[in-house]
Amino acid sequence: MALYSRVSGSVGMITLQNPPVNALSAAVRQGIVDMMHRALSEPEVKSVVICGQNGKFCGGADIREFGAKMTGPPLVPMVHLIEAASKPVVAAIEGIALGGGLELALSCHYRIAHSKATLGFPEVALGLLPGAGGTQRLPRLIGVPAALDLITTGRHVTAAEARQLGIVDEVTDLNAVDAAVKFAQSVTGKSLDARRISTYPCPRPPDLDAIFERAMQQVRRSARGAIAPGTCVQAVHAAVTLPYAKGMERERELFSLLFTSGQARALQYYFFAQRAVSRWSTANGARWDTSKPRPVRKAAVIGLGTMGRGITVSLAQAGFSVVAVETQEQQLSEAKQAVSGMLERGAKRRGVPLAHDKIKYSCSVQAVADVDLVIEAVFEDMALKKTVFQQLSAICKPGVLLCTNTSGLDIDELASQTQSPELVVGMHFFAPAHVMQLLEVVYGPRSSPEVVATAMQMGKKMGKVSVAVGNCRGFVGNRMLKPYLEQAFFLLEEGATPEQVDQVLEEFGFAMGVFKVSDLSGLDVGWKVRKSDGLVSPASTGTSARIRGGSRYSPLGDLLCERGRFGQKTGRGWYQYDKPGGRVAKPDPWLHGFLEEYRAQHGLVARHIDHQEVLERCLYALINEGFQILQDGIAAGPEDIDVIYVLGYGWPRHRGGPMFYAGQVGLDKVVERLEHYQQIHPDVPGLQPCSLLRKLAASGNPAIHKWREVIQKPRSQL
Ligand SMILES: CCCCCCCC(=O)CC(=O)SCCNC(=O)CCNC(=O)[C@H](O)C(C)(C)COP(=O)(O)OP(=O)(O)OC[C@H]1O[C@@H](n2cnc3c(N)ncnc32)[C@H](O)[C@@H]1OP(=O)(O)O
Ligand SMILES: NC(=O)C1=CN([C@@H]2O[C@H](COP(=O)(O)OP(=O)(O)OC[C@H]3O[C@@H](n4cnc5c(N)ncnc54)[C@H](O)[C@@H]3O)[C@@H](O)[C@H]2O)C=CC1
Repeated sequence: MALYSRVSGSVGMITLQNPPVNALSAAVRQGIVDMMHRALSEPEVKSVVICGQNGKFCGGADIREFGAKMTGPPLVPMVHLIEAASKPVVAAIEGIALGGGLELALSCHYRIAHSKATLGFPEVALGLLPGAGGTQRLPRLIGVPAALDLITTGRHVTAAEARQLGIVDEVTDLNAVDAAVKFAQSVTGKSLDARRISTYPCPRPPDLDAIFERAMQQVRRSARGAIAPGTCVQAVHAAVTLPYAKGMERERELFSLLFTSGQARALQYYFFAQRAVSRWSTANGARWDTSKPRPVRKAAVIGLGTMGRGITVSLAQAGFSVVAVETQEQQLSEAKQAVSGMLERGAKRRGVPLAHDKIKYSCSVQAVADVDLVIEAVFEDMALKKTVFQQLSAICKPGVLLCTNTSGLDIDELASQTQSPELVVGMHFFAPAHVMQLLEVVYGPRSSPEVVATAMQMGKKMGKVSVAVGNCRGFVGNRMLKPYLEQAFFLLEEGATPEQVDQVLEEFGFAMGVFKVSDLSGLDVGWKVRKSDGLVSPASTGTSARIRGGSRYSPLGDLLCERGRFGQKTGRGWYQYDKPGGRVAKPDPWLHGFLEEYRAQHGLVARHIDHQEVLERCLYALINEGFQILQDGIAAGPEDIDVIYVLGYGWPRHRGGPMFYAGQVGLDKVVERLEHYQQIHPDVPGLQPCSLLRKLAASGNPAIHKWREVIQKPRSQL
């Protein structure tokens, strides 16, 4: 709702009230309309201030209402009522003015912002455009290039930048509401003719066509199939080419197109999913709201290779004191140099405070004796990690959390090496650890609730989205990756090429197809894991070469590694590169010949594989594993899996995540297609739909937020 009060006798104050962000719910919109009429009808009131309760102006349309039937006054007539008012209306912007909140502010005649406020049009991230005149007013106010930048990227600007761009009239370090009241009094009685943005002509720079062409190219490059950014460009184009009223009509048309698209639904689901994962629960009943995190001031990182360096940077930037440990002087000095460079680049590019003084380097593990938490990031080798955990358990003070960055080893086995297994959890960061936003917090059967809570909170403080997951081989993300990769290999055996598979996945929206990603990460990484699992056989011919444990296996990746083709680092992998370390993947005729030879050797006849088969076999096998993970209780809900896949594995955000996507496709259809492929390729593992997927499909494809009701039934019933 909105409260009305009279300040200093002549200023009508309208205060938005809808915690937590004063979003424009039906009740708030109704309140604004009613209170505007009241302020305009009271003769003593000479001017109006609009502000938000609890230091937040407005977070925009109430996203919680998007799925429901629209009630209350629409936003567009509301902003027109404000702009057309005969008394000056001043927006007092504290905290945030986002989306519809900024549109509300732009309909006011003046805007006063607190210096700590942020403003922006984040609608594009929700698959929308600013649909209450934002695309028509902003270019009129700040010009086309700046408006295109803000609307197509959704980036938030500080009050200082907003002042520079001309979005706000004044910035204050003092109380913005008091400043707005004073301002409102000072403009009482002044003409408002020049203050109504909708009446401004839209600036037309001479190189207009080139500006729009560039903007379109830019969004095409970055959008990867998302339709909102390009539609935002079209809406701004309407502001330049049409009169205001016609531009508003066009904005409405384009908004409706986006609003009813599956992409907007997926992005809005994802918005709430990302917040839902912080309300974590574990399979043995620990929960976010009953588990208190422990204080952590000082942390240690053991092993300063690729991951340890990024983790050190991330910890220091978040304000933790860090003890960084390597075994040899030489490695330590290389790591020190690399970490310094990363900190400096962070400071230069993102304005993160330099944190060199937060880090102490050491070659001795004894240096961690007084820390509160340790993150181990040594080689992925169980024997080595066990030794390190035994050492840590002996050296660290009592009560210290011992965390491992392992990509998939058994947390419980590591915990059993220590005197306090309840203090052990996985903190699985993603490379590069100082950039990637995802953290899987892996709890073992013995991890204590407060230790899980501490790791979750540490992740948040480091700017990560932390997702709590159970302990199993590969946890959630890497476990689902296995069947996805396997299908891709099988498709090559059956006649596809890496280029064809990658193209299908990139058209779906992945930034890189599976083979390009493998080349980037290094094919030797998976090879080492397969070797230690006893999967890599010296016999590369005969039937046994393609069978492991009774199931079909593709040794293609192993064969490439045997030939020294490790991907980008060696200049050859699934693709060729101009030099070792090269980044531009080119199809490799050698690889095509090699595949032909391989098929001939194994009696495989290449067949035509279409787009649909590539997509369905790769994605549905991954999705099927996701359902198995839910069934096993490794992830608490589909949101956890979706957030992991979007933030850690490049799943296109506008498709919500693999579990949301499965729901959109229809779970019955996913089951039917998996069964279809299973029938045709009975030897291919990973295509048998799991019981939870079957059960959900049979119960009529329920909405994703209802899945938990089925999941929470005893597993024996699945
Ligand atoms: C047919 C209709 C025609 C309508 C035409 C209008 C077209 C439009 O112009 C449409 C819009 O306005 S779309 C909305 C634009 N606004 C946004 O995208 C802001 C989204 N929120 C944020 O960025 C951060 O929450 C924010 C920066 C605000 C705060 O971040 P924090 O990290 O401090 O906190 P969070 O954990 O993210 O959020 C706190 C709680 O607030 C909930 N929330 C945030 N924004 C909301 C919003 N706009 N509507 C409803 N709930 C919202 C958020 O879910 C979280 O809730 P809990 O998880 O329950 O605590
Ligand atoms: N590289 C990646 O993309 C990811 C790796 N991980 C996991 O992170 C861990 C580390 O991986 P990377 O950083 O890639 O390995 P890396 O090989 O780059 O670095 C490992 C570092 O540990 C050091 N080290 C070995 N034994 C040590 C000991 N006893 N004490 C102190 N330092 C020691 C080595 O000198 C080396 O610098 C592994 O468990 C890996 O599975 C997790 C996520 C992603």
